[in-house]
Amino acid sequence: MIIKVGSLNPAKLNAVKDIFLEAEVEGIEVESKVSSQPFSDEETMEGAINRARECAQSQKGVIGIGLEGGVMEIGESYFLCNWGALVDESGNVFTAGGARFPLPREVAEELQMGKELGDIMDAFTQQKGIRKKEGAIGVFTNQLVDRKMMFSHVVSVLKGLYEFSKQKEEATNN
Ligand SMILES: O=P(O)(O)OP(=O)(O)OP(=O)(O)OC[C@H]1O[C@@H](n2cnc3c(O)ncnc32)[C@H](O)[C@@H]1O
Ligand SMILES: [Mg+2]
Repeated sequence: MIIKVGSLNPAKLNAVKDIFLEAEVEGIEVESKVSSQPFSDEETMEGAINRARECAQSQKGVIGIGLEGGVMEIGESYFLCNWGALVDESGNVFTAGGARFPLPREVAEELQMGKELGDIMDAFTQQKGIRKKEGAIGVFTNQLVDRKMMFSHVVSVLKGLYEFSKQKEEATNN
């Protein structure tokens, strides 16, 4: 099984490798075709699907996976949201969402000013490339849940949805 992941971010690639142990996993650069900082569940999910589609179409017989981070509003708060999509060899699309949590007010204010969360987190932690390491979720959960773990959960759900559909298809064919 060959899986193309629509990102070169190690937090995303390693999440897929951890769940699809038996697969050959490769990251490729693709377009999310949404803004670099998505601002709703819909936009974030669309970014994940666009990435997965482009990956699946890049080579015959491969599975495409797209993972996208964004923010969405509930009441007065911005929540970090995460979406994943898997497009199988036949073009079927599976989607799954990940953990959400409210971002602190000072982070939300910077988002409103038009800054990207990745840049805000680097300034906040005085480190470079937080998005490729523990991510905002790692920082604000005191490192209990990092970005790779969070995306691994999304990828597990995608894998399960894909396997369930395969099984149903086989049962119908027999
Ligand atoms: O290279 P790609 O695959 O695009 O990886 P990315 O880190 O940019 O991730 P996304 O495009 O999916 O995320 C959209 C934006 O939200 C930021 N972001 C999302 N989740 C984050 C997290 O947990 N920590 C830091 N930044 C995050 C990210 O830096 C982008 O500015
Ligand atoms: Mg990005």
